[in-house]
Amino acid sequence: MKQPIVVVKIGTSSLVDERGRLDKKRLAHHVASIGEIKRKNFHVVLVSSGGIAAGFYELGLTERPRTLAGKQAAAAVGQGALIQNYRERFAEQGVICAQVLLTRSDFDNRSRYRNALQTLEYLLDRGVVPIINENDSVAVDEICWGDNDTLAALVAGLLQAEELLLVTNTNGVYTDNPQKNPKATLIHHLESVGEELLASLDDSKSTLGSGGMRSKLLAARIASEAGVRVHIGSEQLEIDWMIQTLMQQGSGTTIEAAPRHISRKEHWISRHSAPAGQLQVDEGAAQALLKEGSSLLPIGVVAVNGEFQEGDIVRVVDSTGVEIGRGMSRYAANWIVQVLGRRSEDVVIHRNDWVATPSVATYLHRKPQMDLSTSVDGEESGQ
Ligand SMILES: Nc1ncnc2c1ncn2[C@@H]1O[C@H](COP(=O)(O)OP(=O)(O)O)[C@@H](O)[C@H]1O
Ligand SMILES: N[C@@H](CCC(=O)OP(=O)(O)O)C(=O)O
Repeated sequence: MKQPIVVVKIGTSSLVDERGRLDKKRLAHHVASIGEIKRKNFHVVLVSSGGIAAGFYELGLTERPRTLAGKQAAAAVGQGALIQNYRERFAEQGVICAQVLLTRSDFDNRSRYRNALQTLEYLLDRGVVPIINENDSVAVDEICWGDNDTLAALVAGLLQAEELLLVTNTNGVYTDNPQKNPKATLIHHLESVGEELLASLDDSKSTLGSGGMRSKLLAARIASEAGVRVHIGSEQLEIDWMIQTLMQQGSGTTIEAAPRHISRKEHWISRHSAPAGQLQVDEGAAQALLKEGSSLLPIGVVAVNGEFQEGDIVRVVDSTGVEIGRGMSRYAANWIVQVLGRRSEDVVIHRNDWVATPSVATYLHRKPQMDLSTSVDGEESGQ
């Protein structure tokens, strides 16, 4: 039987001390828990934040940088230190770990995303724990996810993981930010992440975190819809929350997995790839795609936007401009422009390369979190 996969995402707030610097003791505790999970026969993929936190102090800064250049420089220094710590601690558990740095563009292109996936699967097959982080020292706004919650959810969906553990500094999702509202109560269980709950939460986060709880719930929705069960909670030095949760005894918030009904390819089409262009279709074509399971032919296409190429993912909108799905175009935009509205057997989007929208990734519309300001980061005094 295939070994179940657990994706563990550890946020900055669970890896740092009170000054925002990497806390090696906490990191060691997380690694010991992951070692225990592996001994229980799970494959583990770790998505770890903390690159910036591990680097800024060595750069001579007294606090976490706020500028893009400062963050990228801190990540360049810190990522190495972070992995060095992980390697030493994992070695004590008899586990090999591997660094995998990704940018969003690695997922936009089908062959690149397949390569990344194959590498991860190869590592897992050999018992290695891949440690993924966003490649912060090169990622800029349009190629960046901005937070590791989303990245972890996407990876969990692609690997068809069983469980996603989002480790943070709060023991779950509350009805309101518990740091601001003492009357907020813990939500133990959710069948799914509904719009109402998302709308009721604000974007507040811990001092060092990038996403906050709303981002975790958006990520949880991506994973849950892809058939992954999600748990959000807090791992303390005295509590093995990850182990307890996998043994169904953990506190925190659990979001159930939807039945796994979409393939990896559909998951990639609908969630991962930023569309390279848009096709507007008439009512007949919209009905054929949505109700009859047909492919899209040139006769149903009304307008083409963007300069996409063969194999790129495009949004498909109806005559009112509302998105009805996404698909992989078999032709480049400049060819479709010449044949649109004409009767032809050529298939523009094959039905096997098509995913209808109900909730096409909210995250794609979210703005990245990197601060583009040019102000100067705090320097260590006397330097
Ligand atoms: N409804 C809520 N329930 C729990 N935490 C919340 C809520 N709304 C906002 N938060 C904030 O989200 C923070 C955790 O997210 P974040 O700072 O991004 O952590 P991490 O670094 O672990 O990703 C909490 O410290 C809390 O301040
Ligand atoms: N990639 C960044 C962390 C980004 C991020 O998502 O942070 P967090 O919200 O603390 O999980 C880093 O390594 O510092």
